[in-house]
Amino acid sequence: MNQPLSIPDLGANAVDVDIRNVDLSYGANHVLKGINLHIRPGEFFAFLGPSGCGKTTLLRLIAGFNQADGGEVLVGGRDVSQLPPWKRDVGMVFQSYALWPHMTVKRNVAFGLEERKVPRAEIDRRVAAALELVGLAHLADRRPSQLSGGQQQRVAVARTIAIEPKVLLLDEPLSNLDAKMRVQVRRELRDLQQRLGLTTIFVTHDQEEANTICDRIAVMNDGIVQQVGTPMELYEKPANLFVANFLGTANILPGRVVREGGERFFDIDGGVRLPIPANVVVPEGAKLVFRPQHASLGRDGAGDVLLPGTVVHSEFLGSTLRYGVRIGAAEVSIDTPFHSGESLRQPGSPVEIGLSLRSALWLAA
Ligand SMILES: Nc1ncnc2c1ncn2[C@@H]1O[C@H](COP(=O)(O)OP(=O)(O)OP(=O)(O)O)[C@@H](O)[C@H]1O
Repeated sequence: MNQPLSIPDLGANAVDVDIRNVDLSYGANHVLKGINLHIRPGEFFAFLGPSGCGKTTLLRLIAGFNQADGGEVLVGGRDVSQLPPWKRDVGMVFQSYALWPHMTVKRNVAFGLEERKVPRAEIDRRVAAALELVGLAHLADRRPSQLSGGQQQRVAVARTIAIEPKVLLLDEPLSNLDAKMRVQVRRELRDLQQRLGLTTIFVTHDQEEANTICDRIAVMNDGIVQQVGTPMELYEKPANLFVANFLGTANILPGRVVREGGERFFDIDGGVRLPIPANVVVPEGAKLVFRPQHASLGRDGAGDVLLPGTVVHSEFLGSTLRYGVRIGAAEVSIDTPFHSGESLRQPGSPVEIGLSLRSALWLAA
């Protein structure tokens, strides 16, 4: 009776997940196109991308609910590609939570263990430990309908943890919660994952969710991994226009490189010319990309080139002023700090944009 309430060794024996050349089609729909990913032991990893890009399909494939047409999935170095879900050492929390409405919280958490014919005393110990971990021990005798959405989500997590998986898979676990709960529950999930040290894969289409709780993110689009990195790496060094656009606000100036008198210029569509510094490499077909904070209005900022533009709209956001400015044929967003007494520049006003070319990126599709 006096055993400590803990799930033993989940993090101590954390394993990696290796996805090798995974391909999957539904009929003519090529959903996963040669996915290669390595998720490190104990990592909180996100699959992030727009609706329909294949994230859930990939997660279900790791869980064993989908079969790949080609490639392998290794969990802790063991090829599990041909194994059924219950032999893979992974646990999945479904978007819908899939709780049994007629069972108490305790019985919901115990259910998977009973199915696995775990001895009664061991079930009791693990259920108590899992509920303790998610902070629901005091609600063990309630039914799901008597819980808030966030509490139901925690029951779903407890039920999965109780089976002591080596990898935890979370399919959009916050999508059924309102905005305020989402922020609270995502912190709880991060905290729980840190305490357990359990390798965790999280599917989301919400960049803020991925950025705030995950160690690394694979950005996916159209069945292809576009880039893998920490949230900051992806924001600061996006590999292409898709990643730049998907993570944070990106200003994109289309144009073309021209050479004159031994110098290179970038002619922004709409007739604005910009010198390209000698040491800057501009890939074929690239566009000039910069974040709102990497440009300033007027000559005072850190910009090393000045571009002529026209204010299209302006907003007071408290600590910052946000301007929409037309440059050539493109419209960009510029944030400047608000100084007391300053007034907003009105639409139609001509402005000069100081752009830091050192912080700007040249990105192709
Ligand atoms: N069982 C299925 N049978 C046929 N097509 C499917 C099936 N499951 C998914 N698809 C298709 O595969 C593609 C990828 O779906 P998937 O659910 O993996 O996307 P997702 O990135 O998780 O999107 P969402 O965020 O909307 O869930 C979509 O075109 C979808 O219509």
